[in-house]
Amino acid sequence: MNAIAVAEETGASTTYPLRPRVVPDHGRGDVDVEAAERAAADLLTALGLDLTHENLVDTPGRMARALAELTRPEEFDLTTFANDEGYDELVLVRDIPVRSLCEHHMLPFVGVAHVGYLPDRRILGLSKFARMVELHARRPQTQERLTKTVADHLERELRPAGVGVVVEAEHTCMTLRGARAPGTRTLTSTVLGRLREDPSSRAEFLALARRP
Ligand SMILES: Nc1nc2c(ncn2[C@@H]2O[C@H](COP(=O)(O)OP(=O)(O)OP(=O)(O)O)[C@@H](O)[C@H]2O)c(=O)[nH]1
Ligand SMILES: [Zn+2]
Repeated sequence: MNAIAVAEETGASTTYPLRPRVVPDHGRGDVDVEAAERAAADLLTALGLDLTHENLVDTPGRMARALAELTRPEEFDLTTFANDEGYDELVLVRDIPVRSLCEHHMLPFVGVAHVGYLPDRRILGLSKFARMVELHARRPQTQERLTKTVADHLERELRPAGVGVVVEAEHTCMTLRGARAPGTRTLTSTVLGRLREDPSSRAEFLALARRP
């Protein structure tokens, strides 16, 4: 049942848990931290590190737990309220922190997301935009998929008149290594509904979301 259906049954405001498993993705299973620790030890040894050194003894365990933390999304409650006043202008939450791992190198990409929507019958608790970004960021990702899945998920749960997501991030796989292009930032956007179809709404959203 989505937020709209729950609200219609239970009254003006509703809260229900959004579990990571509602997020479509590829190849997720349970995390086996002990197996990850053994694999991290093998990897670090293959890279020439001496894991008997006292400073490195616990490194495989730390590495496994850190990667598990970065790839295991947390459940949260999605709270929506009746849009009693019929508020129909843009709501935009800017500068939501983004921290994720690129699925190609398993190196971090970090930046900000700007998430906006045009309400219809329901409005969303403001903190839930940041939680929604975090839900989709805590997994090996591409920036494009992160941007689109946040927008699609909001559209599905909230049924707004329009939704838009802009993500701006630095990919350490191309700034610290490889192309070594420090200072490059990648911008992606997804706009749906009226924010996509109505040129002035779209322009307003993109102007506000892309303002440095
Ligand atoms: N489209 C997209 N590409 C990404 C993202 N994160 C990393 N990449 C790219 O994935 C590509 C992987 O390319 P490969 O040629 O297989 O990997 P590589 O040999 O390590 O390439 P270099 O990074 O160019 O050294 C690179 O161009 C990365 O910059 C992302 O979020 N979106
Ligand atoms: Zn990468």
